[in-house]
Amino acid sequence: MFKLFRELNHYRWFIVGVIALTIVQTGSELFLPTLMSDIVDIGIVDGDLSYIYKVGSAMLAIAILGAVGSAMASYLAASISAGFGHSLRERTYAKAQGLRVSDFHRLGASSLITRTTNDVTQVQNVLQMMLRIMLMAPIMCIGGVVMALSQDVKLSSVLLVGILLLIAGILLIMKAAFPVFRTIQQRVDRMNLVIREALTGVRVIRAFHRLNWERERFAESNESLRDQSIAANRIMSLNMPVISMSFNLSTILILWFGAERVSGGNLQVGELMAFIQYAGIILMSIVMFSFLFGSLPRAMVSAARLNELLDMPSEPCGNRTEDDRTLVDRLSLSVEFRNVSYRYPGSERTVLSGISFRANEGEVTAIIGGTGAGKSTLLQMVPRLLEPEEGQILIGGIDVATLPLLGLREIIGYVPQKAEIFSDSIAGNIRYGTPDAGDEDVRRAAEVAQAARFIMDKEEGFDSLLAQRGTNLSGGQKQRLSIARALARNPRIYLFDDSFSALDYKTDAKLRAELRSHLRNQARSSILFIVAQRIRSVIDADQIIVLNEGRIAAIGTHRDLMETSEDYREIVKSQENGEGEESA
Ligand SMILES: Nc1ncnc2c1ncn2[C@@H]1O[C@H](COP(=O)(O)OP(=O)(O)OP(=O)(O)O)[C@@H](O)[C@H]1O
Repeated sequence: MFKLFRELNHYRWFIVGVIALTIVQTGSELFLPTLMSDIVDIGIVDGDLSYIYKVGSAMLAIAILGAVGSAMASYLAASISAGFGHSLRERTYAKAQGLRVSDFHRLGASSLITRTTNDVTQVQNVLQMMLRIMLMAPIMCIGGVVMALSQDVKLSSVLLVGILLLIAGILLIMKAAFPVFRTIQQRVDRMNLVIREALTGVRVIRAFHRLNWERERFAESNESLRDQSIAANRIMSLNMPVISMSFNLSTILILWFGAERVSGGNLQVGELMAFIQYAGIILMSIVMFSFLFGSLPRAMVSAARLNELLDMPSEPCGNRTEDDRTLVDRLSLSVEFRNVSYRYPGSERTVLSGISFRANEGEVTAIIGGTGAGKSTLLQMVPRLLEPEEGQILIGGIDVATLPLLGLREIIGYVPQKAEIFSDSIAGNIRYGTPDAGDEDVRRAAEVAQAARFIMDKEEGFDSLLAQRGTNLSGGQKQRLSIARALARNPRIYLFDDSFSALDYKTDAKLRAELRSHLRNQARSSILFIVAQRIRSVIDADQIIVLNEGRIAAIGTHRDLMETSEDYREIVKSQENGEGEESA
């Protein structure tokens, strides 16, 4: 957690302010019992009323000063921790966004949300507590001990018993609570996951009558969170008994031995009263520590989770420089896979093995194969969304791992299998990868993607606002916008991951024809990768890669493959029989 607190350097002057105000507050609290002792032993015993008024007024002034110091210190501590929470959330969010795609999948979106929100709040709250207690409690404790010693050294030794008892109890409680708090954070992750799935999949859940099942799933995760919270509270509930036992034991011991010292003439009554107050201050400071320690285990678990995330490697996410783009842009255009293998982190199975092929400028490379054959995985390796475990991917003969990442992505137009739509206007969505694209570029991209018609049918055309995740669009419309987004970039490498699957046959054919003529008219030629299920979508490709369980089963043109590849012929046959084509 202290690693996270390095950020506090920015707030050093505020922290100095909290320290100064806390000293004022605790100083006043430590001074008051001595003044009270003087009122009893001098003012009351001697019947000196003017002394009582004088010291009483001083006590009132000091108490007001302490109260003002306390309020201002609390305000400053709250401001520091809010500012710290704000910048920690910003760092966590930026890291979550910049994670390598494989790490993103491994941690999961739900856990990343919990870390960015709940975990940051835990650390922020404990910081606020620490700023107040970490300083106030030791000053009160040490000041209390010094003042108690100044009243009566011998009597002070009896206090030690209570203090040791309290410290031992708190340490034992912390040790037991730590693993339970770790489990609580995991349960919060799980509950976020369940809620997320239940809310985003609402249509399927209702259509399949799974509402009750989802409710049960939520109830289960909610109950398990409740059970862990109860377990944690059970442990933490020992805190107060340990504190009050130590407090009461100390008071009894002080009165027991103090009474003897008063009757022996070694201590005055006022001094004994002040001593009891100092004992209260010392134990109170330890109570404050225990509150802090009560919150520490959970915050430490959160801090560990945040550090785990913040220490992960991230992709560069700043602005790409002109040099990056020029460097990659200048490369001669070819994409080559050399003996590439890949396995998802944490998975036993190799998804791609020994993939080697070359795609040249102006060519269309189609990838076809059964579900789970590794087509999407292969495609995601070109923009380095996934990095090969073995082998190399070369663009213009240069290993992509050595190219500037942002420059590399700048020349790629990637259309993922599942179209991503952002809550923005239609034009905003098409311009997403090219913010400076002009209206004409946006319109042209929409036309080639066969999206212009449905866009113009909308009342506000390109300015129509789209709902979150594009829920007010059909699957095919989302795909077409996603294709238009890639086209608007005028990239040199197109990656279409099953991007025509939701289009009817006529639109699919028209889109591919428009795409071909658009690419022919471009100033510079490009390379196209098309992952598809339909033979018709790939039939005129320059080379078709048939992928079977992560390996290349065959490679060639449609005509070659019809002669040489049994796997390919089988796919063609299944679609001729209507299995693939009709369902598509
Ligand atoms: N994030 C992931 N973690 C672990 N395994 C994964 C992950 N994503 C995909 N896989 C596995 O990798 C294999 C290849 O998946 P991929 O998505 O590349 O297949 P595909 O050929 O594109 O399939 P489809 O045609 O159904 O989209 C599958 O067995 C899949 O279960």
